[in-house]
Amino acid sequence: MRRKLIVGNWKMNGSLAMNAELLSGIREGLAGIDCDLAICVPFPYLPQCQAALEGTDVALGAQDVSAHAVGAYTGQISTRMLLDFGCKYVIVGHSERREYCNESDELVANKVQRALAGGLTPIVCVGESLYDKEEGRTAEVVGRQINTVLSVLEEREVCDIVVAYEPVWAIGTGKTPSPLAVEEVHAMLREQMIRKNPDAIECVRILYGGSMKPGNAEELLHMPDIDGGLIGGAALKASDFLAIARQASKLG
Ligand SMILES: O=C(CO)COP(=O)(O)O
Repeated sequence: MRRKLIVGNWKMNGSLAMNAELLSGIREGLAGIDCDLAICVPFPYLPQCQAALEGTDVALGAQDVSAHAVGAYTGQISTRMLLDFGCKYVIVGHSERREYCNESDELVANKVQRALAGGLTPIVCVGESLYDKEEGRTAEVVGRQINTVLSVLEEREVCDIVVAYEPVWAIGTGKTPSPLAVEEVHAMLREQMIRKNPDAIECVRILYGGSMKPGNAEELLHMPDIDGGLIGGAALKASDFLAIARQASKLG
């Protein structure tokens, strides 16, 4: 059975003071939670979050990583630097980076390779735009995004990634696809990964992201191929983040 994983993506939010409150709220509410938990925070706050999460099972992650190992890449952050601050995860290919930073499928694939080589677990984001959805192209777009990543991975590496399906039109909008519609995409994604490595049936977790809240998490997390959530807005409130984690815990 795949263990559920709930990841908070703080995006470009927070301050030292706000984070301190959020982190202590998370720490205080962890009792009884029995799923994997992580938060992916802005780079400057990694040391603060690392210190605040010490002694808990909440893992730390970043929201992007360079495709390069080291050197003259002004403004970029390497896997080595993220490891220095205790990161386990890194989000790669979030739709906000694909859109605002022009990240291509190929660059995303290179970053996934670099993250794996550096010992981090990439959370690989895929998802269709509203236009793609309305044109009936969800499977094509999401299939292309995941296959570009799979094409650069060794068979064994498939088990070292986490995938997040985030329909762009559901992010921050309060709109979510039906659990069955999400399940259909997740099953398709798993099928693609199984083709590369049959173990993906068990070893790869596929998260859903896009307006996941305490009110809709349970019905989504109930689906057989929805292994957790990548949470934006609701991860900025400790009580909401923990409520989602508690629902995941009930489901294994
Ligand atoms: O983009 C997301 C997580 O990466 C989802 O954001 P929201 O939960 O705010 O819709």
